Amino acid sequence: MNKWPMPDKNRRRLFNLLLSFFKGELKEDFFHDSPYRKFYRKIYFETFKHLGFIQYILTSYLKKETPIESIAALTLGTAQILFLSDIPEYAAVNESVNLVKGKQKSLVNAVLRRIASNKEAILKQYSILYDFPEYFIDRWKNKFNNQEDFEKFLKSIHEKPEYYLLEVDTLKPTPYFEDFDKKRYYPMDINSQRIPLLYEVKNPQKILDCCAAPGGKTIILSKKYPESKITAMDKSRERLILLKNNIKNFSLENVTPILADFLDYKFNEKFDFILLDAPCTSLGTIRKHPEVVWLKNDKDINKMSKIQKRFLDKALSLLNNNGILIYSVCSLEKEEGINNINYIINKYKNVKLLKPTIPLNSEEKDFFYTPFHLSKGDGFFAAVLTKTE
Ligand SMILES: C[S@@+](CC[C@H](N)C(=O)[O-])C[C@H]1O[C@@H](n2cnc3c(N)ncnc32)[C@H](O)[C@@H]1O
Repeated sequence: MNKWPMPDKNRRRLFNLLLSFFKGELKEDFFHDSPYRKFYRKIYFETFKHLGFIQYILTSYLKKETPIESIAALTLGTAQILFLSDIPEYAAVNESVNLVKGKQKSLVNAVLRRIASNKEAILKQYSILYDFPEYFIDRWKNKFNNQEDFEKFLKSIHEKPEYYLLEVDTLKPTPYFEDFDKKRYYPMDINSQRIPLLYEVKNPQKILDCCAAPGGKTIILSKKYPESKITAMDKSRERLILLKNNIKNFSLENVTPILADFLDYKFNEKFDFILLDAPCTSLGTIRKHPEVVWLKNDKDINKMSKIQKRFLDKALSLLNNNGILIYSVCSLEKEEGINNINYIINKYKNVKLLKPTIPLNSEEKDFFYTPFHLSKGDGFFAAVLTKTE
């Protein structure tokens, strides 16, 4: 681990991240690229994991009109004092004070000193239930028979995420290691790797990967079905560049990338196998991206669910009879998963749910489902559909 104090640039970056979060402008975790990654990711993780509890504590120390810069600095400081015991308290206080200007310095200093001296009493109030937004607690609490199991589920979200690589030639998952050979391995979540392989498709001639970029699943489709012609579409220009890099890097000769909006694009062919790895809320990735749970809400889930239905309708219209459609989302919310499948099955009498052909280690028998307490990887839902005449 890098030594404290953290270089000023990175401390400021964390502060800016929190600031954009409180302003409602944060879009994604941009902490992948720093040489100080290990250290500041640790602070970033503890801050977002415990954001609910930290806000609850801070509310009792603050007046209503506290400037947003102070809230951001106090949030970072409190996370370090309460949850990162290897950072000296004086450093957590001083460095947080340095993040703000003028009168705000004395406010941040006073509040953090009080929090540091009350640390023990504060931590006695801690409960995992504070760490998640209300909408998330409401969605999940009734899925468990008792409070203990529910809390176990929440704690499993806070477990250290495990990172994996895909060994491209063998299609085997390998635990992540530093300085891996980029021509041989591709970083990819362990559950994500299983999705294109959920169903053994017999000699598909034409495959469509509707939302393909950056291309993890395209790599798997290409290696698993080398004789097939694969169309890999994505509407994001930046992400399609990443897909093209992967096509080149792993010599995926049977893949044609297309920059287009899947919902608008006029296809003049049908497909034997379609992978619809649909855009989603990404709420299944909160172990690796703890900010996501704070950036989404019920409205976003319902909005995504509606869009996903449109993707499913269109994908089915492009599927040959007896073709296979795999639908997947990195979300465990029922609106994005099973409800969408039920919608499709009720709407089309000629569409059937098929059991995945790979062994499932899931709670559900008919589809792929990887809730946090049962899996080390991301939370995915995936189902296999077929269409008859
Ligand atoms: C879950 S990600 C796909 C991940 C990818 N399958 C992989 O394994 O690397 C969803 C993708 O859908 C793309 N997308 C969103 N709306 C789209 C649309 N209307 N048409 C095509 N692609 C879209 C996004 O740009 C994003 O790359």
